[in-house]
Amino acid sequence: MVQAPASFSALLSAATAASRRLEEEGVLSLALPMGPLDPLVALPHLGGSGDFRFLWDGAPGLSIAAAGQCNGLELSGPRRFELAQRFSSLSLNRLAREPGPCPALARPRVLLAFAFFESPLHTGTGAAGVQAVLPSWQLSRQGRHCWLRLQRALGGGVTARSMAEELWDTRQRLEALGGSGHHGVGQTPPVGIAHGSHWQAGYRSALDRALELVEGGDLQKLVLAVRQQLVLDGPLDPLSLLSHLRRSQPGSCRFLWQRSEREALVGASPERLLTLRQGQLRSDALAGTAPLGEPADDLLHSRKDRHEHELVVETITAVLQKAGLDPRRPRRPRLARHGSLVHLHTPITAALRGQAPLTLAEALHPTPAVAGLPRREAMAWLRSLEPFERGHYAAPIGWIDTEGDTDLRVAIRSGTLRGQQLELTAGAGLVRGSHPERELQEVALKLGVLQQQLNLPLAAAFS
Ligand SMILES: C=C(O[C@@H]1C=C(C(=O)O)C=C[C@H]1O)C(=O)O
Repeated sequence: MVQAPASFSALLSAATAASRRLEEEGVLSLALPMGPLDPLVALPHLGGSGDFRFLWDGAPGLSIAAAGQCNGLELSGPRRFELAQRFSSLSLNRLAREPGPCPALARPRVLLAFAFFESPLHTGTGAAGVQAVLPSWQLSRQGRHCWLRLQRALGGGVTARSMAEELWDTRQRLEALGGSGHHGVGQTPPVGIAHGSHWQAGYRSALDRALELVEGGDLQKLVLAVRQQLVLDGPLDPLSLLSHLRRSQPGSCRFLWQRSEREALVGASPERLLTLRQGQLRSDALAGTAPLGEPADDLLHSRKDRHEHELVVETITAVLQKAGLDPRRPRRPRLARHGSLVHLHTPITAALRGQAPLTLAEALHPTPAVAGLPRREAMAWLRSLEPFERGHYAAPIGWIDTEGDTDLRVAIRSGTLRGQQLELTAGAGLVRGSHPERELQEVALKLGVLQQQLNLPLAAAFS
């Protein structure tokens, strides 16, 4: 049982003791347990408006709300994984924390959002190669357990006492919220689509070229994506989108990454790039798609889908072996349902041998489920055939904690909201034998599912 400060004076003496160990410019990190509160409900009450906001909603598993930036890193280039690892390790190791053990749930975390490519095509546009944030506030919950954590650099009026007071008062305010039955994330009236871009013609010509490449043997696989721009007829609150996603995508991990009020990345990822927990790694091979309702056996027995899937399993396995691990996998894929789509799924597991989390993430990203094979050639073709920046689409998003436990999901089934503009991206894997009509249908289906899961009316002309 973890001993948590039961009174304000106990919290204050723990804070003062921890702050004495700090060198100049050090960050103090204080945590308190609290009554169970849904992080989605707590999020708007954690930071000031315009602040960084993050939500990780794996409920009924772990969920996290975070707000404010205590420390951050944003950069592009070939060393992004290595530098993000260094930033995470330094930020987390240097924290002065309350004495005593800390349950895994309450550990401080660095939050991470990568872009698909290491750098945007044109400097100054698009998402940076990586954004990493040590948040000021972190509320984490699993089942009935819930912890609130505050992190600030001491100095300039911030003292151990002021932080202890801020944490104590905020916990009280949040607990009152939980007990009031007022849940803040309202059921806002659904908005409509005022205008949607037509992506079909552009996709068709890129698709024909991509099929030539896989048929001609230049590539084994290419995951070509399309982007649809929607203009909505009213404002859309990312938090109400998230509460809808929780109901429509229960088996996924819902996420929000919001650097400013102007832009929010929202989605529900069905795919783990890498989860590290207590020395065990898990990665998901997820490829091969059918709409819910088709006979399940069709997908399991489709040679094209099984081949497409096996390429992903083999690549992930080979990457992990090269990293010195001994990966295990079930012999056959199973079916995984995500909303109204069904995928072939193979979980791959391994015991860790001291590898740094982001070194493994770098080796795995992007898998052939979202890029292609061979990787380098496929990435170059994506740059030339897709007429848009992928940004965060299909890139790793998640967190790393003080013990190296890590969860990174692949940011597919996602959209970027800028005011009343919503940008949706979806892709489908092409291999030898793929039919253009079927692939067109598959991306249309995925875009339609995205609209549906975001609670937008399905407009036939746009889907
Ligand atoms: C690329 C996407 O999904 C990926 C591609 C799949 C496929 O080609 O069958 C299935 C699941 C995902 O790994 C997407 O949803 O945009």
